[in-house]
Amino acid sequence: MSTLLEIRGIETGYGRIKILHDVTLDNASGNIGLFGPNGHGKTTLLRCVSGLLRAWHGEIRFDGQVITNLPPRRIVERGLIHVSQGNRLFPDLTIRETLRLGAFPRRARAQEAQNIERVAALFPKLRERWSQRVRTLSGGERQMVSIAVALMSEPRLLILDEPTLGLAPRIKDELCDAIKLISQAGVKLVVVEQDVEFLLDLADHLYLINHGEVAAEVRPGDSMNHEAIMEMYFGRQTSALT
Ligand SMILES: Nc1ncnc2c1ncn2[C@@H]1O[C@H](COP(=O)(O)OP(=O)(O)OP(=O)(O)O)[C@@H](O)[C@H]1O
Repeated sequence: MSTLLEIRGIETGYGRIKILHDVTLDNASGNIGLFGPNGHGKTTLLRCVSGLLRAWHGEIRFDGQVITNLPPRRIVERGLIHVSQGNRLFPDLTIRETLRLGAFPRRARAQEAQNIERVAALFPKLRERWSQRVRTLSGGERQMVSIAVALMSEPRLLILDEPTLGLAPRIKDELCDAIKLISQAGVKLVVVEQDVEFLLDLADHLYLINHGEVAAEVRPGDSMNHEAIMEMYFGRQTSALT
């Protein structure tokens, strides 16, 4: 598995408050899963990767090229797309209008019609509501639109920040299935998620972020199970390996 995203020695924060301390995701091949307690820096790391927050120190590479502190638009154009927590969408646009906004990178514009068909196949629920305004959608449907609009720009790497947060079990399962299909279609993923079962299913490389540091990691090939991950999470042991 190739390493699409490399993160080395990242330090950053807000104002004078340092949140991340020397975060390195070493040889993180395949899909990356991040988990850990609330408020310990997972979103901050994602924002730094996608250029929304300046790195104070360290280096981020995407497909071998340094992208540290590039403007977010330049990072998007390279194929790295960040779906933020809480699906920030324009409430008065319809689903179709929202999807068309996602096709703004030059390479995606020519493929707009095919990509609309592709996301419609992935999220049949959305196709039924093509002309419905975003503000009238359920939370789960909005999350689907958020991911669908990201797919319209043909990402090579998709960052998902707690995609299943607050969703009821049935719609959550639907969303998880769609995310797995996205991965099977060749899009690499970086996912922050509290549902460790889902992460174990999806991610090749898992990192526990605690107090702004990588507190533990699970590499591809390591044997791991839910119980061991939970112990790692709650501090009864430092390794998830069985
Ligand atoms: N814009 C901001 N300005 C100041 N402090 C911030 C800002 N955003 C986040 N923080 C602080 O940074 C710390 C890490 O927050 P972050 O959102 O990265 O954590 P997280 O691990 O993603 O948590 P959660 O799982 O709840 O999303 C928190 O103490 C938070 O209060």
